[in-house]
Amino acid sequence: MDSGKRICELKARLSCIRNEELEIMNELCALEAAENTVSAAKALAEDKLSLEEIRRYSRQLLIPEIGTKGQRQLRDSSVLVVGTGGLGSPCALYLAAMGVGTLGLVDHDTVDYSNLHRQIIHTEAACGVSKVVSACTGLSRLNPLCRVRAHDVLLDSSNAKEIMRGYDLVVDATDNAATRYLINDACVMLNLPLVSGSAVRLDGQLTVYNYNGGPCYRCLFPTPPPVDAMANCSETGVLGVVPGVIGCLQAMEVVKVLTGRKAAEDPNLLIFSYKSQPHFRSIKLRSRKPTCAVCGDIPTVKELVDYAAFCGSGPNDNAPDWKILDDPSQRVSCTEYNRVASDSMAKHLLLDVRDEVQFDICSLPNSLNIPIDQFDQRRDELEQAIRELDGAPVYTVCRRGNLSQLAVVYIRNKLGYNQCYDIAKGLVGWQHEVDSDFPAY
Ligand SMILES: Nc1ncnc2c1ncn2[C@@H]1O[C@H](COP(=O)(O)OP(=O)(O)OP(=O)(O)O)[C@@H](O)[C@H]1O
Ligand SMILES: [Zn+2]
Repeated sequence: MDSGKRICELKARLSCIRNEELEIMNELCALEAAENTVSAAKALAEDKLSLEEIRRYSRQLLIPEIGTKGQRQLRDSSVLVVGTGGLGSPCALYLAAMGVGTLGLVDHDTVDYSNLHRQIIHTEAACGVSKVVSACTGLSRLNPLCRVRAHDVLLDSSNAKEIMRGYDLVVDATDNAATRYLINDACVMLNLPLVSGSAVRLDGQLTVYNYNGGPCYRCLFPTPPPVDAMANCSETGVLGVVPGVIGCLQAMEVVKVLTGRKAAEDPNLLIFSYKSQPHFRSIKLRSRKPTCAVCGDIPTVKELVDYAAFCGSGPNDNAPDWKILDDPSQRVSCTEYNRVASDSMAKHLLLDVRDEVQFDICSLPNSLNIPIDQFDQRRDELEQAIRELDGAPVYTVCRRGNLSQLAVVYIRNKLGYNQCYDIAKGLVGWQHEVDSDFPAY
């Protein structure tokens, strides 16, 4: 048999085995969720390390800071990791590998192809599968001694305390303000230390909140950031290893708290940047703020609230659709623009207003790229392109149909050219409505 054919055969067999593994894990997670009490798992803890544990953790046992005492502390502990994405993947993997006895995982999402460059607990075979199911599969392969509890839900005010109660510590590995405040407040109410991380583009941060007299998240950030100031990976991008660095450090802080070493340290905020030299700097934090709304002397937030309302956006509102152009006649759908583009007689200008990095990834044929933030600087070029149209229309396009609306406002109001229309839903819409082979990013 030729080797090409054999490779295809082996790949097909492997894919069947992987699918079966995911199916088994799915059923197991669902059954275990029914008896999901952390205390039941904890009752299994024993005084001594087993032979298997000594063999597995021997290199760690040799470290005086851990030793058999620290290893038992890890084994007898339960940690909840909220979010099994860029931060949660390395964090959960290391916690399981190092011997944390019980790990709870919360996520409501499924694995996407664009997650794989950084969410290293998931594999290509798991695309489309629940993230917690996929993560449980990864963890149980790595260390079957670790008991994994799957919470395949969106963490919100109605379920957070119930899910978090009973764990010794919570890791925030999520990506949105509403969930950060929710987790923080629930940790304060349940008196749980919180190891919090964040990572976007080339930068990351790490803090341990609500621990040993230190501040909570609200002590530092009493009011949420403006909605458009919250960067997330799908909009701004992230270098794969950056959440890897922060997620690993989160796992390290968890070990310190669980083995009692963290108690000797002052609270601080660690800031990481790919570009700066050295890469890390640390800022000392104040202790708990007596006027804090949740952990202060006279708390005003005594129950979990509506965090989407508090922050102005919820966990699923990462890319809101802006409504800048009220007049529908100033917008065309992707299907309508496709008709224009397919008509060779229809003279027009297609103006792509995304930044150059995005334009480089993919673009529609015959488009002129002038990023919206260069409009003032390249105004002559823009006006020249419009003059050459002899009154024919300009269509503006961007990734989702948000910036392209601002471009229409600019061209109509500042350049006084009214034959200008925005392509609603942008290139994402183009991929859905017109060309499913157009690259999505
Ligand atoms: N309230 C929540 N409940 C459960 N899971 C949450 C909640 N908020 C965020 N998450 C999860 O936290 C994880 C954060 O991962 P990450 O920041 O790497 O982004 P992502 O959402 O997976 O990817 P991208 O931003 O590229 O679409 C996601 O898997 C997300 O589903
Ligand atoms: Zn506080």
